[in-house]
Amino acid sequence: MIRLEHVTKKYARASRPSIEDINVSIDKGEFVFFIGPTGAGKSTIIKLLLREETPNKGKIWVNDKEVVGMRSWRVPAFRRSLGCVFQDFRLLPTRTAAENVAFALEVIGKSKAVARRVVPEVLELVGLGGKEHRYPHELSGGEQQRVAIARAFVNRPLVLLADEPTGNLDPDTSVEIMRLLDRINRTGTTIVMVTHDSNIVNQMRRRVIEMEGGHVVRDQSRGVYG
Ligand SMILES: Nc1ncnc2c1ncn2[C@@H]1O[C@H](COP(=O)(O)OP(=O)(O)OP(=O)(O)O)[C@@H](O)[C@H]1O
Repeated sequence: MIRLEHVTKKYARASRPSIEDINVSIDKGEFVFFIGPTGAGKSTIIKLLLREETPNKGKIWVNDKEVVGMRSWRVPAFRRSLGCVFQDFRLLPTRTAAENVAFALEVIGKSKAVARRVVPEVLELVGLGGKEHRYPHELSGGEQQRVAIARAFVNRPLVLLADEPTGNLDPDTSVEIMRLLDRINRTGTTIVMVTHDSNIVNQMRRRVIEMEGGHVVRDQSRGVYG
């Protein structure tokens, strides 16, 4: 499902590679945490998987597509086929919860009729039934992240990438968000999540890939934060 083969990335203005000779393979339906100290290269991996950055060396497959050599005109459609969730939610501030989710359907050409049917379903699924017409500033951080997850999941992506999705949330809200991601994972969606949250990693007991200085230093199934 996801594969990095001998991947090295050195940013143009950096003195050394942010990640070096990374080899990782993730199967369909896995839930994988990337952990490690700040600057270890975790977010760089997410950016490479999204093809926001390209590596200097190596090959990367996501959804069985090789993304390094992908033609640039194919990249927007490729990105839309993935679900993405970030620490800062990234909702459209002038659109309601329902409109934010509907937007993800609009950009892949789904009709308004489909949106009318699917958007309430997915907002209900994330526990936001009744708050469809609130704007992001009228929702708590946890609720905003639920909208972001609904938006990421509405197209039923095979892969969901999450870069510190609980980074701005309190511990209880973080647990709720993790329950939601766990449910999504159980539908068969592969989830790759970057986190600094040791409690979450220890509670979930899923695969843990630990990075340090651009290298994988541990890859453990049913791992703990360490
Ligand atoms: N655009 C860039 N240009 C130059 N260097 C960069 C760039 N983006 C990241 N880096 C460097 O690459 C290294 C890895 O960064 P990355 O953001 O992947 O780390 P991280 O493990 O996600 O850290 P954090 O936990 O703080 O988010 C760092 O040394 C960082 O300074």
